[in-house]
Amino acid sequence: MIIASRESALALWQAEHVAERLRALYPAMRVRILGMTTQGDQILDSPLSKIGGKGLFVKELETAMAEGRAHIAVHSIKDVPMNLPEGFQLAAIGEREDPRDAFVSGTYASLDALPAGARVGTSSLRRECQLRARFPQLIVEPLRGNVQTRLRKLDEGQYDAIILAAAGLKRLGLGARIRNEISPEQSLPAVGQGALGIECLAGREDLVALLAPLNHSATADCVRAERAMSRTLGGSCQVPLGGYAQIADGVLNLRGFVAEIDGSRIISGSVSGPCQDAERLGCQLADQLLALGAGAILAALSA
Ligand SMILES: NCc1[nH]cc(CCC(=O)O)c1CC(=O)O
Repeated sequence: MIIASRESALALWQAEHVAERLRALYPAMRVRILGMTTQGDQILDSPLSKIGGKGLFVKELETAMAEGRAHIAVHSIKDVPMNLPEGFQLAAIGEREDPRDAFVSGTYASLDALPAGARVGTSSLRRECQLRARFPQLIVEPLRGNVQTRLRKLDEGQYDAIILAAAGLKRLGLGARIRNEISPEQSLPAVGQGALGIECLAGREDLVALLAPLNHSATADCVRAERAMSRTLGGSCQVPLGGYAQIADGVLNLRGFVAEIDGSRIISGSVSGPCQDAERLGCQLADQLLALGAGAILAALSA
């Protein structure tokens, strides 16, 4: 089994995690990781929202599968476009790590402790608009690169604080850098944040069966709902949008929002229903947000 992966420390951790699970499940299977650099890793001087977004992190991995150089690809599902290219499918969704955003700073204990004019690093439009809405006195500045690069830029003093996904830091053993996790009420996570996606060629039902033990059905239902919402809204990195589902007692609750980048307007809503209706719930919430005026925001962004 050859697993295609980006070469960032987090991507390799995630691929190795899947490799270890497969080795434990199938002792006779030889598993190896094929590390590759993607365009998303190379173009580091522009925000993702300007260079075409998520597809840039997965294309090379898909080419490796199409050419028979790898069987599966392990991704942060957050980085996987809502519509996979023809010929590919998601074979499994792994159990979600902490879905929250994390506040990281050497000097300050929390967002609330930041003085007016403090510089907060993030290149996520979703994080930016939620920050601007709550803390208009802060300065949001672009921050790109892999997790280690972002921490280094903070440590060098380019920012007073940065916001990162808690999941990435925890997986890399850097959880101690987190000053606090930001609640979903204050920063609704990105669609799929904290969950792994395993991709393979369409039609490889043999691989889907092999990977079935790695599929975490509650996470998969949540991620399906979140992605259906984003897909219906035409979601991409260009859109400040968040979506987060949770399941309690068999009932799936999905919250979502679309916003103006400056945080001046946030259109949010939620839906609940049975887990097996995950996709329908996602579409329903998207329709609800569109009815509240999300369409005008989305149209202005794509103009
Ligand atoms: N956009 C990059 C990216 N893709 C996945 C993660 C973190 C892990 C995850 O959300 O699963 C990150 C870093 C971040 O947002 O801080």
